[in-house]
Amino acid sequence: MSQLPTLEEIRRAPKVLLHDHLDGGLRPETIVDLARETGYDKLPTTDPGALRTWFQEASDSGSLERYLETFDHTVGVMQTRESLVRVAAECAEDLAADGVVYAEVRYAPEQHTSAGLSLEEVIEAVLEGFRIGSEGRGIRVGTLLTAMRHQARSMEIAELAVRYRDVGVAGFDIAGAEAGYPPTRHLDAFEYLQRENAHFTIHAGEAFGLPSIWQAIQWCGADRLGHGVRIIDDITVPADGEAKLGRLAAYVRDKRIPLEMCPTSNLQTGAAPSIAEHPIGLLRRLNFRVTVNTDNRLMSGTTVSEEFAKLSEAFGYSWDDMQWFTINAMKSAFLPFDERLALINGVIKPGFAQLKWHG
Ligand SMILES: O=c1[nH]cnc2c1ncn2[C@@H]1O[C@H](CO)[C@@H](O)[C@H]1O
Ligand SMILES: [Zn+2]
Repeated sequence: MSQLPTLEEIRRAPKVLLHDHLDGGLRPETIVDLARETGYDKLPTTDPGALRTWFQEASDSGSLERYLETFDHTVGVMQTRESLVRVAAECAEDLAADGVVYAEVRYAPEQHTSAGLSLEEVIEAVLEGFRIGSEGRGIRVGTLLTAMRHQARSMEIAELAVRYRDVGVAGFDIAGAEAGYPPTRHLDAFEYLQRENAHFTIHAGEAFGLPSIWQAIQWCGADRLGHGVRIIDDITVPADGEAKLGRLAAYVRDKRIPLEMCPTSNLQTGAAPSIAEHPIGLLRRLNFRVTVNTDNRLMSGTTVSEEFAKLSEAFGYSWDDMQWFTINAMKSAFLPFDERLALINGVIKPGFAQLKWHG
């Protein structure tokens, strides 16, 4: 098939999503409902269509800090057990409808306790929502517990990630403003997770450069990098010659460290100038372990399928490229090896073969 896959076709392909925030993917209608039910009165508008536009425009500031301010409203309506169950169930439904077969969805439990829920109650509500929303939809959803990097609760959250690891929590993450909050601030939590043989990813190399990536990998021992786009600062491409990798970039590629790339989100926070100039093009050519993700579907007005469609348009990606990204993601999941293999051979490869040969 020489033609590029269309958005409709991409929707039917089996996809894997490793970087998606629960509080960045709510349906605008649900935000309005939950605000009414829980008495949250700070929404900029209660018209769902206008609210959808507001989130996208407010997130388009070119600054991560400003981008993160929009989460006040989603987190604001996610403070009760019922709202967390509903948001998680709808998240699973929406991802399944987009053709996602395996997802790891993250959120910060510490941000959902202001109406009195305990951290455990938050975690259990989200797990229940994912169980309800996934049932019978051909999708499997694990959660990642995030600690906020400007706060000081990472050890507590890491302990919960270990405690709930056999019942749906796949790993741990840190997120929030990057500049001024290096990953080593949370070194005790990462060392604890390593001693417990637990998995974690770190948002690094998005709003801050190589030192953040270096710390995440060499001090903290991250299994994966959230974004990691700034790794291109350690690669030089002469006009006529071969790309040259610095030591850190070479390490990331040699060790097959997965990069959870989120192209549209990077445009909004200023981490990349355009899709066509996004580092994903070069990193894919150089065979880094690149994966394609949404970050925040509401703020970016996107889906995994739409991210792939934009990349296909900008870089001419074919079904083979898409399958490569998808298998990269499945290989990088925080799921036991045999289960990853079963999904690759039993679901992903047959799904792409069907689309490639029969459309
Ligand atoms: O791209 C990002 N970079 C850093 N932090 C983020 C990003 N997207 C969302 N969050 C932060 O993660 C929290 C838990 O889900 C969100 O509330 C938001 O503050
Ligand atoms: Zn993120």
